[in-house]
Amino acid sequence: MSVCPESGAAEPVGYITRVQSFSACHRLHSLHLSDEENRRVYGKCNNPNGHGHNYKVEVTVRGKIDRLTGMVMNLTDLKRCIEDVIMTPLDHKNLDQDVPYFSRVVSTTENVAVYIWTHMVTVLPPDLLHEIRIHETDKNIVVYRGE
Ligand SMILES: Nc1nc2c(c(=O)[nH]1)N=C([C@H](O)[C@H](O)COP(=O)(O)OP(=O)(O)OP(=O)(O)O)CN2
Ligand SMILES: [Zn+2]
Repeated sequence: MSVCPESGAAEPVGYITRVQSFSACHRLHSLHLSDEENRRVYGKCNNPNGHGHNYKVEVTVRGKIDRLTGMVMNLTDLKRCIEDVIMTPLDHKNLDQDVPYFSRVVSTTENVAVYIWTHMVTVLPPDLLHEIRIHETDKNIVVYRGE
């Protein structure tokens, strides 16, 4: 908990998370590797037919809990940001073909997390975004904190 330098009042810091699922297909294939290297590195995920995931994304923001509103930020506003940054561009899309960012960047879940972070910081208030956590499958989870 931090203290307001003017009033001396406690300013607790909170973390709030909204979860959003989206469905998309992709193929792991790097432009920087030969076809043979791509097959070796990515295995079945390099299959030209591609494959799909039901991704689950957790978007966490961190900030002071406003004394007047009792909120770090309004979750309804966070929901709108998620709609614009995740659902509109990514849901029911072929990541590699429909999202220009992934025409040259391999669509690993790490890079999907970087994509979401990079766009989310442009629509959120400054310094609020804390973490993007993506469940690619029940077993595979990626975390990105803008580092
Ligand atoms: N570092 C990364 N490694 C892999 C990624 C990734 O994004 N980052 N992605 C894949 C594939 O896209 C693939 O979809 C993984 O699926 P799969 O191996 O089928 O998933 P599970 O491990 O959960 O499945 P089980 O077979 O049930 O264990 C691969 N690597
Ligand atoms: Zn995959």
